[in-house]
Amino acid sequence: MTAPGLLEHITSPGDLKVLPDSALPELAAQIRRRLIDVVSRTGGHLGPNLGVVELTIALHRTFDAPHDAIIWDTGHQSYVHKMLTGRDGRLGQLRTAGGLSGYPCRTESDYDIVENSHASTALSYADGLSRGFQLTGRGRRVVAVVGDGALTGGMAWEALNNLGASDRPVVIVLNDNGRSYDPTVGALSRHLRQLREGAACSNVLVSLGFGYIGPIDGHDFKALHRAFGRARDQDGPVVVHVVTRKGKGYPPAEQDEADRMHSVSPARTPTAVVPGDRKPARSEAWTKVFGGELAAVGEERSDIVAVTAAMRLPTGLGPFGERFPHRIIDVGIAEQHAVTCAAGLATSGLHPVVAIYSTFLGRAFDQVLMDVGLHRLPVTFVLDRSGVTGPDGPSHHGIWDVSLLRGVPGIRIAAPRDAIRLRELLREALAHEDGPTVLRYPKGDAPLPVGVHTRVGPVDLLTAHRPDAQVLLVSSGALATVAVESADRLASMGVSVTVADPRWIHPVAPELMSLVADHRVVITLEDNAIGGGLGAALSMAAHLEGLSSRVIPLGLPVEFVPVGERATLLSDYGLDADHVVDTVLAARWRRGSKHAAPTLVGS
Ligand SMILES: Cc1ncc(C[n+]2csc(CCOP(=O)(O)OP(=O)(O)O)c2C)c(N)n1
Ligand SMILES: CC(=O)[C@@H](O)[C@H](O)COP(=O)(O)O
Ligand SMILES: [Mg+2]
Repeated sequence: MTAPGLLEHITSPGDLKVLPDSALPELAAQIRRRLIDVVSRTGGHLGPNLGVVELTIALHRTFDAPHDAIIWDTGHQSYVHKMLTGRDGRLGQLRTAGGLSGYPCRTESDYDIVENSHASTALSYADGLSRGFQLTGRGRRVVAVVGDGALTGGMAWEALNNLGASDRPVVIVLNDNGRSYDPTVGALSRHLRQLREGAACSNVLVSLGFGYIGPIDGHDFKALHRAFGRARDQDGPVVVHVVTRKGKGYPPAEQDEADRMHSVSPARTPTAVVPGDRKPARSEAWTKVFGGELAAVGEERSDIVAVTAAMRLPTGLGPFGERFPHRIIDVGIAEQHAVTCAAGLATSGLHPVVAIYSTFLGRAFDQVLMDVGLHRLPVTFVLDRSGVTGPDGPSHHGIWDVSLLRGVPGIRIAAPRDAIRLRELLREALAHEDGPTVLRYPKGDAPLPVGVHTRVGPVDLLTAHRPDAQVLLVSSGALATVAVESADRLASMGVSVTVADPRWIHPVAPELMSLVADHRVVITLEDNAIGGGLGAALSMAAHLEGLSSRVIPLGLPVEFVPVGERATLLSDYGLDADHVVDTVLAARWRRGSKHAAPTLVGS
């Protein structure tokens, strides 16, 4: 008999603390049912959250949040924490604009501290917070929940080095489910397995100065309460090694060989069908196109090796890895190491491909600059999730890569506009041996192919370059579809526009500058922060060349872009045909223009 809804009566950890132990298994069952029901609709991190139901309940019954600071490393496993801190009613709006963030969010709740969804930061926060509480005399405890995957990140060990030498009462809950997406790699994973199995071995955490409690069954409330109670009462830093199952309680997740349903998407829309086509014109996922082409190149060239930071499948390296198991390297969630390891691979005469989400490469900028760029090494970075991604919110949009990477001497950056160009540009990048190359493309499906009118050097003209055209649209990557649509609309108004896709957006090609010089108004479209992207580059080049062309950069502002759907956010920030057309008309008919404004067709 199912007890009346326990979950709906929990509005804070206080309500949780008064429940009898006997009610906890039913509460856990209700939380699991709700997670499966909601997340299968909204999309999100189902597997990780199913794995921390008992852990989260026991944490909030043992510690006194928000007075005690509970930090969730990466934060993707914080849905249960949100359900138990008064936000269960909003779970249906998970990962939607204006809804509930898929990560901790300070504006949502005082119980949330770290919003950044980049892994391996929690222990550094714990070190800083605990030092601050000690210095300011506030007797607040710090609890950091860190996954075994996040513990493969270098920052975690920088923090452990500091925490282990301290006497501060920091509780580290090591949530060990043996996986990131894939099974967690490396010596640490082997060591944790030894600890889980009670092997006779020294404990590296104890050697670093931590108390160690474990291994604990992370789904056994009695064991959890006993362990967390002991940790709470310890003086110095302590690690509670909790062993959990990712996807626990939902067999399709528990048995999911790929990644235990680490991140599930809401139902996908059917493939796009172009009117009049006999067969549906298939749009292809960018990731899949890349993965297939890399495997094909791998057949042709034995010097190609792939490097991933614990995201083999999400970055599309599955096919390459299956075909060439000895030429794929998973370094764990360790992007800095991934890049400099790739520098080593390149120095050995290979051509490494580092496949990584745009937002995560930011963490390894120094390694790109100094370990790859300074040595002009042939490393190709393939940045998936570049530009606005969507439901993962501010710390996942890949909108800084162009601005950061343009500062690396000798680097070349390409932005394919569709699957055909991705295949083409990947091969061009892999053929470039005199320094680093970058390909960047967004999350989701590549647009239907956008054909070439004329190739001018490396630049594709997507429309004719008519002598009377006063306006040049320069689009980066997938925004070519917006540029072409805008040009079509303007043509129907009698405004002729030239559309160019540079393909290689950095450095700026001389042929592109010639096109700029031929047009009075140049509008750039980029899915990147305009502070340092294509628009900024063209503006500066035009100025330095003394051109009279007026460059108007359209792109993302230097802001943290919120949670939302990619198409909606792009439109919100003016990266759609409506705004481009308005911008052209406004710029073209600016004071001093020798042309009368056109009659708007069909207005
Ligand atoms: C710097 C960084 N790299 C990659 C990711 C992508 N990512 C999100 S969760 C995850 C796996 C985390 O594994 P673990 O810490 O063990 O947590 P679990 O999902 O197993 O609970 C990865 C690689 C990230 N968020 N941050
Ligand atoms: C938490 C994290 O960083 C990843 O799991 C991320 O959410 C995956 O993003 P995609 O869903 O776009 O692959
Ligand atoms: Mg894990």
